[in-house]
Parts: sequence; structure tokens; C-alpha cells
Amino acid sequence: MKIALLSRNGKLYSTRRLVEAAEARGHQIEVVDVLRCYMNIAPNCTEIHYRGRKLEGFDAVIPRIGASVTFYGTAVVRQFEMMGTYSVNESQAITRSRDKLRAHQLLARHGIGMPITGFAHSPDDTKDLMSLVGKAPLVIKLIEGTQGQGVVLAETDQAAESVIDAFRGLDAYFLVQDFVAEAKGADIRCFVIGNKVVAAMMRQAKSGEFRSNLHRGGTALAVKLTPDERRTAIEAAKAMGLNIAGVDILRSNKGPVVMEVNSSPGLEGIETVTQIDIADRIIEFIENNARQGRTKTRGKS
Ligand SMILES: Nc1ncnc2c1ncn2[C@@H]1O[C@H](COP(=O)(O)OP(=O)(O)OP(=O)(O)O)[C@@H](O)[C@H]1O
Ligand SMILES: [Mg+2]
Ligand SMILES: [Mg+2]
Repeated sequence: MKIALLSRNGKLYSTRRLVEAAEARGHQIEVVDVLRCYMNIAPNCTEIHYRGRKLEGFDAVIPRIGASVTFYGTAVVRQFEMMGTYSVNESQAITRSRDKLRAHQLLARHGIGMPITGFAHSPDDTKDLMSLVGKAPLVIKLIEGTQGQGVVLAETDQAAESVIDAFRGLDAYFLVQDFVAEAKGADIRCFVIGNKVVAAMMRQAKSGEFRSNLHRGGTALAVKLTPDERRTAIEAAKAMGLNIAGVDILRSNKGPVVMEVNSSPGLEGIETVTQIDIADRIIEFIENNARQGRTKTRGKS
């Protein structure tokens, strides 16, 4: 197969591993910087150009779209889909999971467990919104944060109100969530490929911190999932329409609750901790599923 790996940086661990795995399985793979793709958008003529040449003949695309380039990155993936090229994660699915508001609505619609979550626009509704979600401690997070940035724990109702006012002052969209204290600063990253969880790790926040992100000094170890956790992760990925997903869940008193679904989950932490060759499993999945024209996006050329 000829595979395009959409990634901004060929030196990243995940990018290097996917290239290695594809080549080891006898495929041709090219790392393509998504921001250097440009498109000819005309009736009955769908093309992508890259550094002075036309990109063509690809059997599959692996999108690794960073949060800061979602808008342009998904447009490029959509263009590939319009050309009939199979994308292992579709543009629509990436867009769905990136927007935390939309993602939570979809999870709720599918009856998947999540922390009690509220959204509001007007400052006049802050008090009532807080009463819907429950009493402090509350977690307040920006809709488009990553690596734990913009995720705040408010220990009292007063602190919660101040944080909400501050976010509003910045014109930022955020959600208000019930704090799952019983998770004790640990969350579980489930790596889903197709309809299987192929690897999982638990991330524990450093002491004095409630955010378990490795970027915030958390540590990771392999973990055995319960059948309920496994099912929840698979259903969450399916609700987004993602074939490859990193589903983050918390162990709450009412069972597993999903915090977010990542469409470009990193490989470094989880491959290191579990010693599972996830890159190889991704390429294997593509071998079994990539077909010309297998995309839900309309308007194939
Ligand atoms: N409702 C909650 N209850 C308890 N802990 C929480 C809650 N929400 C978030 N956390 C903790 O804060 C961390 C960061 O939250 P979240 O994953 O939502 O933010 P993020 O900025 O999107 O991070 P990521 O880099 O994983 O995308 C979580 O990994 C978890 O440890
Ligand atoms: Mg996130
Ligand atoms: Mg997270």
C-alpha cells in the first residue's frame, strides 16, 4: 500500500514509529506536513498539491492532526476523502471529538457514562448552572484545552464562581463538571483500534495535583481493565466514529466515566509502559480496512 501520514513533524516518536511499522510490513509511507498541503477546489476536480507536486495514488491516510491545526487539518483530510482515499479516522469524526461540547452531547446520546457536565453562555446563568452540576468541588475546563491547560479545580462554590467569571472575561467557552474525587488523581487511557482496546495505562497525578497528564508530571503504569471499562472505551470511540482513539476514563463510584476521546493519541507513553507494538496494530488495521471510496464523506471524484 501507499500511505500518507499527515504529521507536522517527522521526528516525533509517534510519527517515527508509524513509519517504521508501515515499512516493516512492506508498505510505502510518506510523511506529509498538513500545513504544506494546498488544494484545488473546483467542480469535478479534486486535487491536493504539496511542495510543488500533486499528491496522488494513496491507498490510505493516517491523520495526526494537532489541536492547534484542527480547522485546516480536517479540511485536508476531507479533500483526501473527496478523492476517495480511505482515512483511518475520518474528518467528521475528528471534528466531533475535538469539540468537547459536541463530544459530550454525543456520549450522552449514546448513554455512555461521563462526569455530570454543564454548559452555559450567559453570566446570568452561572449560579443555576452550578446548582445543576452540584456542589463544589467542581472542575472547570476550557473547551479546547490540551495537556491539562485550562483545567481548574475549584474547591468552593465561591472559587468556582470566580473562575467562571474569569473565563467569561476572556470570552472563552468552558464546561463545568462534577469533580470525581474518588478517582484520586488517576485516569485511564484506553487505546482503541477498530472495536478493540489494544492497550491501556493508568496515569497518576503527582502529589498535590489532581490532573494526571504526563505533561503535568503524572506517572504511568500498565493497568488491567474491567469488562465495563473496556466496553465504555469502545462505545465512546464508536460514538465519535473514530477507528483509532485514545479514550480517557475515570474510575468513579458509578462506574467508568469518559472525560474525553482523542483522535490522534500519542504512542510514546503507552508503548513504553505496555511494551505493546501499537504502531504495528494500526498498520494492520489499515491493511484490513482501507478500500478506495470507503468514506462517509459525500462528493467523491
Ligand atoms: N471531572 C473530573 N474529575 C476528576 N478529575 C478530572 C476531571 N476532569 C479532569 N480531571 C483531571 O484533569 C486532567 C485533565 O483534564 P482533561 O483531560 O479533560 O483536559 P485536557 O486539557 O483535555 O487534557 P488532554 O491533554 O488529555 O487532552 C485529567 O486527565 C484528569 O486527571
Ligand atoms: Mg483533551
Ligand atoms: Mg485528557
